[in-house]
Amino acid sequence: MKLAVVLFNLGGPDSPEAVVPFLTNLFSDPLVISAPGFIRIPLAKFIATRRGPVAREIYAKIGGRSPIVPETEVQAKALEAALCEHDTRVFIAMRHWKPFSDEAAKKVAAFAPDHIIALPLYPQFSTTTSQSSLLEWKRAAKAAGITAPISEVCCYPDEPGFISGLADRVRKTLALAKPEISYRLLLSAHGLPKKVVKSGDPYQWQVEQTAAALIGELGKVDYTICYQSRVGPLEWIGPSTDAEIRRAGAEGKGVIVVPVAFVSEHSETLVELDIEYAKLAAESGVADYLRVPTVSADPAFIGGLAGLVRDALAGTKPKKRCGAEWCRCGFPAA
Ligand SMILES: C=CC1=C(C)c2cc3[nH]c(cc4nc(cc5[nH]c(cc1n2)c(C)c5CCC(=O)O)C(CCC(=O)O)=C4C)c(C)c3C=C
Ligand SMILES: [Fe+2]
Ligand SMILES: [Fe+2]
Repeated sequence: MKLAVVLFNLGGPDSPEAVVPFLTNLFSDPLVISAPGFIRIPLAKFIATRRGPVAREIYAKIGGRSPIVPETEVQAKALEAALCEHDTRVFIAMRHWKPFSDEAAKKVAAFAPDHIIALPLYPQFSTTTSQSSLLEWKRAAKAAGITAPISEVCCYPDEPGFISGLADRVRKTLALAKPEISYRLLLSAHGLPKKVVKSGDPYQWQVEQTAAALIGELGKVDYTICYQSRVGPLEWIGPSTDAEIRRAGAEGKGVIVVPVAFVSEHSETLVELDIEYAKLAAESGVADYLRVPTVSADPAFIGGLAGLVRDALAGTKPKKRCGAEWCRCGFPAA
């Protein structure tokens, strides 16, 4: 059987010149800014132009571009190898920069698969990320004349391979901890405006599912869940990662930051966590600051993704609850 798997992520600029157009795409998404098009599009251009210099500075610290596509390519190759029982090809579709869904859909159409699995690289479902990617993919697949059945993976906040890969990386980082310091794990996820969560988005609830599963595997540790990467004037869910770093510093603790919603390295890990928050930790009196790497192409994580593809192909319904009214994963509401 010819099997196509399409991996989705947000994307990132591939050059300094791409920063503003990338941001314009992001803020033009009606699932990110829910205003009518005649307001949203000019607003998106305005916000993107205003944020451009700050964002360009962020990407300048990692060579002027996001590594998200090369990172995803490594994951795609590993997943292709893990699904060797079929003639499998893994494709990549980024939501806000290249390669877009239209390009991926053309490649998938040329491969002419018997079945397609749409697999977001977001363990936790959000309308702003997974939902947006899946809708865009369906539009692009239709435009490319794809008629093969498409099965969607919604989310996998406590998928055992994901949790085991993450726990393994946490344990390796804990091995670097200094015995004289008392550490707190900061389970840090990308934040979301409060109003998105209030309207029923299950993302925060699913981040908590990930945290519970991870802590269940690690055993008794001092930890807190927190949220990073806030942009814009709206109120976002908290506590914020920077506030938790300051609190740990005031309490004389060391900090181990664990990215629980990113599965590859990009600006939010390499710049925000490794540069900006490491500096904040030093200024806040944090006794030691360590950061756990993302699961990337960890074999347990890739094995977990392969399992999700097999379940989707077999039509197996996931066991956990999603809670999102608009999600079609088949999970009953929480
Ligand atoms: C992990 C899940 C993510 C959620 C939920 C999310 C929501 C969300 N993001 C913004 C604004 C920005 N996000 C940016 C980058 C970015 N965000 C995620 C993930 C989630 N976003 C990823 C994987 C990335 C890619 C980073 C990279 O490739 O380098 C950016 C650009 C960077 C910056 O300017 O800081 C913005 C802006 C909003 C508004 C939002 C929910 C409403
Ligand atoms: Fe984001
Ligand atoms: Fe769901």
